[in-house]
Amino acid sequence: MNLLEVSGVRKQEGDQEVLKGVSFTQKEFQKIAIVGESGSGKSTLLKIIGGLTQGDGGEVLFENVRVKGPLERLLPGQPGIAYLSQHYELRNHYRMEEILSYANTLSDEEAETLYEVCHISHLMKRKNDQLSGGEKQRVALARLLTTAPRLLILDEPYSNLDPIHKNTLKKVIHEIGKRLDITCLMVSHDPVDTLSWADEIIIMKDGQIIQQGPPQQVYSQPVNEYAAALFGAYNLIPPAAAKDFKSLPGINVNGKSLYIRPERFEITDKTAHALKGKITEVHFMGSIYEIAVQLPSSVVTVKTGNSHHRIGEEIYLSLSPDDVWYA
Ligand SMILES: Nc1ncnc2c1ncn2[C@@H]1O[C@H](COP(=O)(O)OP(=O)(O)OP(=O)(O)O)[C@@H](O)[C@H]1O
Repeated sequence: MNLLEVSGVRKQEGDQEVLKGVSFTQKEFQKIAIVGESGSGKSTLLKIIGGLTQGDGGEVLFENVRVKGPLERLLPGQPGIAYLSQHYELRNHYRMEEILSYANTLSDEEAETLYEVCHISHLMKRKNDQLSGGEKQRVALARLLTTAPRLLILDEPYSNLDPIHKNTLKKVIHEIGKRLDITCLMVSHDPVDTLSWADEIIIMKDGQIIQQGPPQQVYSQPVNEYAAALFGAYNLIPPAAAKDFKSLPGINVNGKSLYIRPERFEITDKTAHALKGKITEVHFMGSIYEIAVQLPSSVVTVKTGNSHHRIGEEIYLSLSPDDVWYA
């Protein structure tokens, strides 16, 4: 069953068309992430879905009922949809247990589970000014969830969090879907964060969806360079240099550029089908090393876990045809 049906949603801000007819559907419990460069319209889309911004065209159906915009309701917001904004606020001078009891519709047992999932059980007696930013955000999230929504919209939940709070929140968001039967729709401007979480990723550019698919697909078969760049480093081999790759079985060198993720290269023994190159740079990146390899007409970046490579060393690279995309 589709929980959400977004059809042809448009939005105009002044003379800018912020959303140019966006359509997608979300099934119950399907985890969807929306990614794209700043200003591509992600937040505006989420707000229209949540009934917090009035669209100028198209329609959003939530559980088969049309979502009304703020001009059509006394209190903005669609019942059953919770929206965690980047700019959440908690009331000052109240203990967290008071803030959380305010809109609570859950049983004591359900509330306990929710606080445990959100990692806030130990914060109940504290006041706003006794919490870190990450803790405040988890309380704000739990407060939204006490209203027992069926759809949770998360707008850039990881921005402004240090790595430790970010990891805690990632676990929380993972658990929300698993233990609380809530469907999640997330926007993130660090798309890499969404790869391990989402069932489906929607890529937006200039108010339009340019690609939609499972994480593996959007990562390894991006529709263009913009989509490729969102998910991290890639090698772009221009047509003139693509002849370096002719010896590799299954690689088509037909006047197009080749794109290859750095971790897709395999460092191998010398064979007839391997590319010979020379290492010109070695960089330690923490969990991996990034090395630059000079081929006859191009330089490629290769990621490897091997710490023994040295500048000047000759190496051989192999590649599967599935690891190359063309544009
Ligand atoms: N209330 C508004 N008035 C005028 N322009 C707006 C308004 N809200 C959004 N915009 C414009 O609409 C475009 C899309 O904004 P939106 O916040 O939806 O993008 P985004 O993809 O979420 O960006 P970011 O990742 O930076 O949050 C931007 O160019 C923005 O300046």
